[in-house]
Amino acid sequence: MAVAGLVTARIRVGGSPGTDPYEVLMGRQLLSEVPELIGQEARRVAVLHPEALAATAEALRADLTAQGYEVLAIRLPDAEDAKTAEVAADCWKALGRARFTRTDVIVGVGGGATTDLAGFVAATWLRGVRWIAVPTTTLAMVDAAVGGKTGINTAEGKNLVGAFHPPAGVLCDLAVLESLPAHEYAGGLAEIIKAGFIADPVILDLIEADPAAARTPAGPHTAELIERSIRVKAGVVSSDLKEKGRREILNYGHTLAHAIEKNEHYRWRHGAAVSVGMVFAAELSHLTGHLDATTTARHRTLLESVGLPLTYRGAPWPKLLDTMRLDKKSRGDMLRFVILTAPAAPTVLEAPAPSALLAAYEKIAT
Ligand SMILES: NC(=O)c1ccc[n+]([C@@H]2O[C@H](COP(=O)([O-])OP(=O)(O)OC[C@H]3O[C@@H](n4cnc5c(N)ncnc54)[C@H](O)[C@@H]3O)[C@@H](O)[C@H]2O)c1
Ligand SMILES: O=C(O)C(=O)C[C@@H](O)[C@H](O)[C@H](O)COP(=O)(O)O
Ligand SMILES: [Zn+2]
Repeated sequence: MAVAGLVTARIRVGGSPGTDPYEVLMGRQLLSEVPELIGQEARRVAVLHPEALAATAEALRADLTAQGYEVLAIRLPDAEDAKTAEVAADCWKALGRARFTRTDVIVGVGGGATTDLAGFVAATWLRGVRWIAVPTTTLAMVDAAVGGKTGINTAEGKNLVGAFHPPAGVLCDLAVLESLPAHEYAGGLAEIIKAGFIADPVILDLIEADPAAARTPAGPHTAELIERSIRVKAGVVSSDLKEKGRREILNYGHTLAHAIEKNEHYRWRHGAAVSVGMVFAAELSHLTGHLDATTTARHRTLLESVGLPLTYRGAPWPKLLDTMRLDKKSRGDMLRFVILTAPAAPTVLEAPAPSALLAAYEKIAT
């Protein structure tokens, strides 16, 4: 049996008609919670993980095997390389060969790329099986593993194929963050700062109080920053799982971010691209008369203080614009952007003038 865990917070997600509620658990040594989430009916468990989490996956495999489950460990390519149709097809083949049925369970152990892929495989195998997310990056804990957006990339763009398929539970073991490279930790701060700007400005105050401490998992506010961000995400997706409206606010900064990631062939990390994307979105908010100069400048100060980038000078503007047209918020030929009118007051800007978009781009490209 795995060592008993210490749960420090439980955040409920969902529960609106047609969706099963689940919990995000924060704490330490939380692998011991996996068997309860798997439930009594399962006979087989597939643990999907990248090489970096091989030891954690092996510990889970050994524990579940000792408890009588037939465990299939599937090693995934690292990071964004996991989010492809080919990798999903390899997983489907492995599940088929293992005779994986509708009562069996998938566990995704890794960063957001792993949980997006694991959730997608769970959503599509037999039209949907139970899955559990064990996020191991800050970014996956505060954002990717919560909310049921699962998916893969295609040659045409980021997350273009996917499904809304919420997990049965999310286990955020803060101890695993200690092995995370510093730049990956900072990437998660981009989504934390996003949660601060769109819904919970206390997050911004906490980071501003001590940006150096915010950059490490040992910082005094780490648990609070993570919990507040999860609560923002949980609140939004509980009211709008399928992104009919309010959920779009979670896409703040993402329209340009996804275009950067795609045009850089995913060599730019998601969090870094979201950082530049938020500066762009803030500038667009300001240039269109929605946001004051102080809050716009606050984006740069905050993001820079935790080591995140503010500029992008790679792909030319027409190429970025063309990629953005395939963003999921687009409607026909109309581009739509999440912008800010004040901290915690996001809105959607439809069909902005091309000159405003270009002017916002020039602010991040110079
Ligand atoms: N579904 C959603 O709602 C949602 C939300 C936000 C982001 N995302 C997606 O999440 C992905 C980004 O996630 P990410 O930033 O976690 O990146 P990632 O999954 O690529 O992981 C980053 C790197 O850290 C390594 N790693 C993970 N955990 C580690 C640990 N504890 N110790 C050492 N190394 C570790 C990984 O192997 C990888 O090399 C993107 O694909 C993005 O689109 C999805
Ligand atoms: O959960 C959401 O909704 C988000 O938009 C959260 C984002 O941080 C995340 O990167 C998401 O994967 C983007 O979704 P997409 O629909 O734009 O692909
Ligand atoms: Zn994101």
